[in-house]
Amino acid sequence: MIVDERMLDYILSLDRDESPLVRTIEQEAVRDYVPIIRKESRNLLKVLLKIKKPGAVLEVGTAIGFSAVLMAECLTGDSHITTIEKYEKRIPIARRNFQRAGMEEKITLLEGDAAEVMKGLDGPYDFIFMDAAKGQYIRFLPEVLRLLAPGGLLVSDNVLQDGDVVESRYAVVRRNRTIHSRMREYLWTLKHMDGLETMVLPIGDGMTVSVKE
Ligand SMILES: C[S@@+](CC[C@H](N)C(=O)[O-])C[C@H]1O[C@@H](n2cnc3c(N)ncnc32)[C@H](O)[C@@H]1O
Ligand SMILES: [Mg+2]
Repeated sequence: MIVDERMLDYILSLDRDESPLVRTIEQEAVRDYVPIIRKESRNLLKVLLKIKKPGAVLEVGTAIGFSAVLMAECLTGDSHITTIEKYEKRIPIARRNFQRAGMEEKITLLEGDAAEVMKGLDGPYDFIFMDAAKGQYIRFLPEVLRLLAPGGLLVSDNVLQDGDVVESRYAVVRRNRTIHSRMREYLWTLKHMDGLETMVLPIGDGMTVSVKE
């Protein structure tokens, strides 16, 4: 059975409220047109984090730190999040949000292009959340897989998002209505890679969960 919009509204209405700070950051992201993880995808992320209980988390694509704070709230003990962002305007806002959350110790923000930054990391990470520029996931994959611990989870967001940009004027972006061509390549690669088991989930605009054997 296909989940239609009314059913999705009902499912989301069952959710408990998120923390006041998470709600505030969400409102600020919406106000400033900052893309953040969709509500229905957040649930999966939270459940996976609570099952996996990762010691080390890596996020590719911080934006203003919404998902990093959300994830940090799911972690216990000494676990730590490293998150990477290259957009200079968003970095100070993310840092401020980590301060507001009292999580400057728990979350480390690394600045720069993720492909370059990851080359300087050793890992291993038990949990990697991929949520940067959709056309670049395939470029990030070799480093991401190097950094992922055996038994580690790779969660990738927005993998079924509408396709390539065919027209872009100011804030109006028109995309063709098939899955992004680089994302098709990414999905195919995940599905056919030895030592990786991947499930594609039609949640939000698509998520994958991969486990490294
Ligand atoms: C969808 S937003 C991240 C949302 C965030 N994870 C959340 O849910 O709150 C994607 C972010 O990735 C950043 N980004 C895109 N390409 C990047 C790259 N090559 N290296 C680092 N950051 C990148 C963008 O600047 C943007 O802020
Ligand atoms: Mg996303």
